[in-house]
Order: sequence, then structure tokens, then C-alpha cells
Amino acid sequence: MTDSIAQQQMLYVRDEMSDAEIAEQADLYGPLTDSVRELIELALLTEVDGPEVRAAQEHLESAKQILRTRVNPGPYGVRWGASGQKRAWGNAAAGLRNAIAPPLVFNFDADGRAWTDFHLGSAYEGPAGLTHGGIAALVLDQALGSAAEAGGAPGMTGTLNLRYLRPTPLGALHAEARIDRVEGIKTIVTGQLSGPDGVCVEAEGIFILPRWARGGDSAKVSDPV
Ligand SMILES: CCCCCCCCCCCC(=O)SCCNC(=O)CCNC(=O)[C@H](O)C(C)(C)COP(=O)(O)OP(=O)(O)OC[C@H]1O[C@@H](n2cnc3c(N)ncnc32)[C@H](O)[C@@H]1OP(=O)(O)O
Repeated sequence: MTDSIAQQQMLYVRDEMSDAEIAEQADLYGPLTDSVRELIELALLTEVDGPEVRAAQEHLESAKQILRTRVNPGPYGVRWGASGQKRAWGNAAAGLRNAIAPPLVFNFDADGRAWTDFHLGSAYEGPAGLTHGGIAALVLDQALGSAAEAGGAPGMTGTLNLRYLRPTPLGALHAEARIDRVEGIKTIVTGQLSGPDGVCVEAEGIFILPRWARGGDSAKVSDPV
């Protein structure tokens, strides 16, 4: 096993946090993340004058100074609490503590279907007024991976094929995915990203349970840190 894979495994952590503690953390950090997300949009679109921009920036410097007094060296990793509740709070598409994430909040069923209704603001622009193609890929990668996981056949994205059928607007969008079939350690998942006028992007992915996670001790998450 290479060092980088060993380091990656160490970031899957069972920390025995209770559901109440997790809810408390979500109530504390969720609004902070929402504020930062709104800040990203404001930094992009504000048209106030120089003095106001500089005053706002000074406030941000103060906020950063408070937050950096105690910081996890990162990345956040994936954590499970005592009841098995999973926190992928650093996830770039769905992480509760990640202001870059739209965030995607999924609904699941155990047959391997995942779907989400979400909103993409101006920070996700590619072509003028439209969703960036890489962001569409991010959303679909997460949707397909989540469906594989919901169906009990999780894996890392091995292959992701996308067909961009029509431009994806910004604003209210819908993504859904379902397991097509499972072939041993490989899960084949299909999905689509839709806007108000219909399907914009179709996807098919192969999700592979990585070698290090296939049985034996190597499948275990690390001890609490
Ligand atoms: C715990 C989960 C987290 C669960 C996570 C849940 C949420 C996920 C949502 C986000 C998803 C991501 O962003 S994941 C991040 C993006 N993806 C990655 O970084 C993956 C990087 N690649 C890898 O780590 C690796 O190449 C793997 C895991 C994909 C495969 O490596 P491996 O496990 O050593 O596979 P190996 O034994 O060689 O081959 C096993 C079988 O898979 C086939 N195969 C191998 N690579 C590929 C491939 N790229 N595309 C298609 N098929 C492939 C082989 O032909 C073989 O088929 P046969 O001969 O048996 O027929």
C-alpha cells in the first residue's frame, strides 16, 4: 500500500460522537457555512464603492483571525458517529461545512436511487448565465456515487461518461441517479441533471470498490483521533 492510500484511509474515522452532539455541531457550523456561501456570491456581485469594499474586507480579516485560533489541519475526511451517522462534511458537492458545495442534499431509497433538488447561484457560472460544465460533472459524480452507496454497492468513480444535451441554466435544478447493475465490485449507475426545460446532462458511471476496501482489516475505518 502506498503512503498516499494509507493517509487517505486514515481520513475515514469513527469518532463515536453522539447524534445529539452531531446535531449541535450541525446547528453551529451549518449557519457559518451558509454565511460564507452567501459571502462568495456577494464578493462576486457587489457593486458598492471602494471604501465599503475595504471596510467589508477588514471585517472579514477580523473574522478569519477568530476562526484561525484553532484549526483542524485538514482535510476534514469522512467521519461516523456512535450510531453510524455519517458526516462527509468536507465533501465538495454535499459537505455541510463546505461553502463551495451548493450544497446537494440527497433523498435516497435502498434500491440504489438518489435524487436532489438544489439551486446553483452565480458562483457556478461557466458560459454566460449558464452552469459550468465541470460543475454539472461534479453534481452528477456525487449523485451517481450516492446512488451506488444507497444501494449498498459503494465505490470510487472509475469512469464517468457525460453527454451534455442542452445548456444547463443556473437556478433551480434537479439531479437523480439509479443503479443500473452491479457486477461484483463494480456498480454501473446512470443519472441525469435537469433544468426547467428538461434533461440537460446524461451520465453513466462505473463505481469501483477500491482494492484497500475489499474485505479484511483494510476495510476498517481508523480508530478515533
Ligand atoms: C469506499 C468507497 C467510497 C464511497 C464514496 C461515496 C461517494 C462518492 C461520490 C464522489 C465520488 C468521487 O469523487 S471518487 C473520486 C474520483 N475517483 C478516483 O479518484 C478514483 C481513482 N482510481 C482509483 O482509486 C482506482 O483506479 C480504482 C479504485 C478506480 C480501481 O482500482 P483498483 O481497486 O485497484 O481496481 P483493480 O483491482 O485494478 O480493478 C478492478 C476491476 O475494475 C476495473 N477497473 C479498474 N479501473 C477502472 C476504471 N477507471 N474504470 C472502469 N473500470 C476499471 C478493472 O478492469 C477490474 O475489472 P475486472 O477485471 O474485475 O472485470
